[in-house]
Amino acid sequence: MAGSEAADEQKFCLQEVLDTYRLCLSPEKEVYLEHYVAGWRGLVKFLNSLGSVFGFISKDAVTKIQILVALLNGENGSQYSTLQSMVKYELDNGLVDLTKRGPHPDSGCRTLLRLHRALRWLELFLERLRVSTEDSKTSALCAEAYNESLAQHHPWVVRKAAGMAFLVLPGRPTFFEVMNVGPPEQVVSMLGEAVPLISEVYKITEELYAEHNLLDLP
Ligand SMILES: CCCCCCCCCCCCC/C=C/[C@@H](O)[C@H](COP(=O)(O)O)NC(=O)CCCCCCCCCCCCCCC
Repeated sequence: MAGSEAADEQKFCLQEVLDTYRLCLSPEKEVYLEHYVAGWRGLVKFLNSLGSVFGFISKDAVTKIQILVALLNGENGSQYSTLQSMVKYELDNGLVDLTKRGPHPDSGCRTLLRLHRALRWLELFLERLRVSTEDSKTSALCAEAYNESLAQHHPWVVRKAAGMAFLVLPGRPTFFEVMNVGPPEQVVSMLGEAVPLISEVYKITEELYAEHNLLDLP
């Protein structure tokens, strides 16, 4: 019994991720860190269910999630309730390495920036999946989305490794099945709900970071 419950807990479900993005924004359009992180947790589950080839990607995501969770649960956790409060708190207290790596290699701001860049990849990829046809290749959709976004922030070796991992992505039917939503039409319709939400969270974060000159944090 416990075993199957644990397995359920591991199982990815697109609905669950959609729900976390719904919860992400406050009425004043602030981004709640708790839900932002929960969204990534759900996505990592998906990645893990695709196999160990993606381990190096999910490992990096998990490390970053853990850094943020530790800040959220730490003694100054209340300062981390939203991205807006995190940015203010870390900048006001000199807790961010702004131009080169220094005493704060794991600031919330730089850690979240890495995930934020990956969120743009996700937005582009899910939108491509949404409008894809039965014979579309997920590996090609994924690579296009990556080249337009994250790749620009990655050195050659990482791009190479990512490109190789994309090649073994399952085809569209399996991919849709792993999402645990139901028939393809339902997946497409849920993607239609998810993409605008992700896109809004991305946009708000991008503007916040731009306003504070944080888009190139080392
Ligand atoms: C479904 C296919 C999944 C493909 C994932 C595409 C993203 C490829 C990213 C490759 C990252 C390689 C790992 C290393 C990254 C770091 O060097 C690099 C820089 O960090 P640093 O400044 O601390 O050194 N890190 C990053 O850019 C952060 C990467 C975070 C990637 C998270 C990816 C989660 C993917 C979730 C897939 C969900 C699919 C959803 C379908 C419903």
